[in-house]
Amino acid sequence: MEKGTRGEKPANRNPSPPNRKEAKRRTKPRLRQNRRLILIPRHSIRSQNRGPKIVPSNPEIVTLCSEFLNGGTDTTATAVEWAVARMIENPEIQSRLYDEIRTTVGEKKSTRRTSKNAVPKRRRKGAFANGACQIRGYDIPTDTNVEFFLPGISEDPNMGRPGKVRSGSILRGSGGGGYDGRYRVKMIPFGIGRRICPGLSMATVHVNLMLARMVQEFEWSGHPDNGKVDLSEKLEFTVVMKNSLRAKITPRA
Ligand code: HEM
Repeated sequence: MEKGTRGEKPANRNPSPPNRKEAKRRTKPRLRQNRRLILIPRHSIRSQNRGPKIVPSNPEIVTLCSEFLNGGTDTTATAVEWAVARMIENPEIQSRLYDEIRTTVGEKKSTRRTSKNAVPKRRRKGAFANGACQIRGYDIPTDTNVEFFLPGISEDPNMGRPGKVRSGSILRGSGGGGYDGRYRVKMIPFGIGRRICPGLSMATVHVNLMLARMVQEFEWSGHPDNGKVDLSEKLEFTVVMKNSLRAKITPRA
């Protein structure tokens, strides 16, 4: 016992972590008097006294939910459509993918295996200038919304062979730069840095699984009416196919 503290309970500098039941109780959503829904994540239990907690208001939570729904649906659907179109255009990539699925998970079983051919497309990437600055000689005032035109990077002939689909070209290790800007900024469909798409992992899993299942069950080829795939583009929220994909789908024998 420390000098001068006789009889008093010493301050507990390192309290033992709360037991599981207590931790669960403390992470349950609580409706406080101001009717805001407070979610206290587990990791903040120990740091509860380290400064103010930022609690989103109900309208902010609604905005976040709608942003996730809007940001996650068209993008993923468009990526799958483009990927199938590119596979029809490049049957050897589809065959390679099917072989890979067959050798790893079999012909009809549901698959957790991912494919390498998903090339999500989104053309513009935004940033906010939180202080006046200059970019390549242009004055950017504070709070300006700056948009980068991504094809300037991804379709630059100096960066490789744009337009040519090579599944390895977006992966690290076969001369590619990855697609999250971690190794090289060559193609950044999910943006880069602090505002990178928070749905990246979910989107790649979804796109990969969808493509894998679609190719596992069916062979995809050009529609008999036009044979070839029309790769014309139209700029909407994402770059969509100008004429929706039409394909011939044959069940795998
Ligand atoms: C293939 C699918 C997807 C693509 C190509 C994509 C692409 C992008 C891009 C380029 C950005 C802008 C990043 C920046 O400004 O630097 C972004 C932002 C965002 N994405 Fe995605 N995304 C996809 C799927 C998803 C999914 C599945 C979700 C949610 C479940 C999602 C949620 C968001 C949100 C909330 C933002 C705004 C982030 C912020 O402003 O800080 N995205 N996405």
